[in-house]
Amino acid sequence: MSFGLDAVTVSFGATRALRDVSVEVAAGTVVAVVGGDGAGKTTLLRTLVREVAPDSGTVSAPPKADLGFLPASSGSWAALTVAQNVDFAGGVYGLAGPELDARRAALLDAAGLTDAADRLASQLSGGMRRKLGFLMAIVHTPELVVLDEPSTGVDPVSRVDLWRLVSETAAAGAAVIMSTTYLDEAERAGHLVVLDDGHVLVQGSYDEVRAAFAGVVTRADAAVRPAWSWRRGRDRHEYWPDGDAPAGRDVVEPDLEDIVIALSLSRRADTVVAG
Ligand SMILES: Nc1ncnc2c1ncn2[C@@H]1O[C@H](COP(=O)(O)OP(=O)(O)OP(=O)(O)O)[C@@H](O)[C@H]1O
Repeated sequence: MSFGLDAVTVSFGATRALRDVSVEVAAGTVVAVVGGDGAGKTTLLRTLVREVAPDSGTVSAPPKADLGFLPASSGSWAALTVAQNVDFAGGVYGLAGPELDARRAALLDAAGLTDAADRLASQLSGGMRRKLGFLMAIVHTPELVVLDEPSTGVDPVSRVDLWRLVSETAAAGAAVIMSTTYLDEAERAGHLVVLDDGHVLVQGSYDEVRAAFAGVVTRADAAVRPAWSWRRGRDRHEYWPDGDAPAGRDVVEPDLEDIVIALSLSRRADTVVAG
């Protein structure tokens, strides 16, 4: 079973948020959507869960009962306890009695939230709250799980927990798509979608994305062409789309962060040239 978008374009007034975007989310896999602010990540996910209607193109998603969505906002109710939040979400999907008890216990255990079951959601750390929101999105074992930045603002230890929960959900058979601003996290997904200004710049496995990357990235204290450079730690990295870096420059093996920035710079330069 697979879900996704085919040639989808979405506009908000004069703003084109998605342009001819096609993405497939297969059962048992995790698709990571990455891109800068305003790239269209949230719009892609909201279109998939049918909160946003496309101008054109086709959306393929299961009915609501088989869909789990964690929105960018918290996804839980501050005035309810952890257990009450899970029960409320389960109740919406018709879970009750011993079935709900067993599901709640298993989910809280997997997320390390058993000891926090009776705490109000308002008293949880940001990371715990995102984990709770995630549990509420998957309580009914949906076929398609859609997560909008599940780990943003979450500390590194909780991020590892969240990533494990996401992987386990896919391993159990769900099709999972998530947006993230953490590129090290995205590198681990089976399939990556890199968005910029509503366009898919590149997609595929991390190996495929690396193999498709043309040009050279160099490292130095200062850039030759500042508009084609970005800071990485103490260095500046610089992109040479045609591979014509000056002799003697230190060439680096680009990681996903380098690739995303380089492709975005390249697309913007093309847009300027094309007027
Ligand atoms: N409801 C809306 N009304 C008007 N414009 C919108 C709406 N939602 C998104 N946009 C615009 O569409 C574009 C894509 O936004 P979107 O939120 O999908 O990007 P994003 O990649 O999720 O960014 P961020 O990480 O900053 O949330 C932006 O230009 C944004 O301003």
